Amino acid sequence: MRDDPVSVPADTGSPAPVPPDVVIDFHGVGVLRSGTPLLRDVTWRVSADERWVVLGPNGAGKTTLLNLASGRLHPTTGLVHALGERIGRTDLAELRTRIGLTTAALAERIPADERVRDVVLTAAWSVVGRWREQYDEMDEARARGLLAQLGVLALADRAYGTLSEGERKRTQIARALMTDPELLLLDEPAAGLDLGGREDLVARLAGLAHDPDAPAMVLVTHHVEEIPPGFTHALLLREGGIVAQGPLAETVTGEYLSKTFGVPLLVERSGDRFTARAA
Ligand SMILES: Nc1ncnc2c1ncn2[C@@H]1O[C@H](COP(=O)(O)OP(=O)(O)OP(=O)(O)O)[C@@H](O)[C@H]1O
Repeated sequence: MRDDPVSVPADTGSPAPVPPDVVIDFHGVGVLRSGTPLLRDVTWRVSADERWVVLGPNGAGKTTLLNLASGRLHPTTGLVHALGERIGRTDLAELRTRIGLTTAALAERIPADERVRDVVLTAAWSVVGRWREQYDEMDEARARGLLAQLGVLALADRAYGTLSEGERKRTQIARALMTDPELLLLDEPAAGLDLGGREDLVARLAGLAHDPDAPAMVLVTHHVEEIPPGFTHALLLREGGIVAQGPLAETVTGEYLSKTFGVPLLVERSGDRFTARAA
């Protein structure tokens, strides 16, 4: 089963020149649905060596942002480029193999009886649910390597539906990495995990973030505690607009987080981890 893009006319303005090391480029991007702006005037750039966290309350537009960056949604206004391709003007099937994505919506489409190794392997064909596709030994070896990297190789022959939430999340990330993407987009990867599961996942994402061969990454979350060490930048969204963006140390602050979440918050940094609580 392939994903179908939500088709909305894109802006017809001429494309802005995007430097070659930029993997995501949003210029004045807006998304309008039923007269409501889901995103407003978002201008944002991600370079290949950066790891971004996108923070914001429920409904801020974070998933909409990832859907644009992955080509699953077209902007109502403005320009979106991903990996140098203009969204709305490019072959999405080709682009999708270059972008790894995990979202709750994609995860729901994984059949419960699918073997864990096949959940990862089938990403090579951008499908969920193994049927008659042929995979070579290199694909099999890559899938095993990724399952090992995410700590779930021992579960390779289990049915996906029998995994714990944490094991599923790690399997989904292994699947997103299967095509050796140039960009990895993770929508709330730690949602629903217990403390141990969250810390395990944060440590694995920190490992990826520190790996110079790993793709550029954008991770969406509600919680500063889930920012993995090695992440470099943050984008803070509220009601579809940008509150702040830039290097982590300058953006993940009490002042900006309070504006973003609409409550007074104290943010503390301990080493390379953050915590937040009501002020
Ligand atoms: N097709 C649509 N039509 C109308 N409104 C929509 C549509 N899709 C999303 N929305 C609304 O747009 C807003 C932004 O949604 P989005 O999923 O991007 O937010 P989010 O920041 O990811 O939220 P959450 O943290 O709850 O997942 C929400 O208020 C949502 O209800």
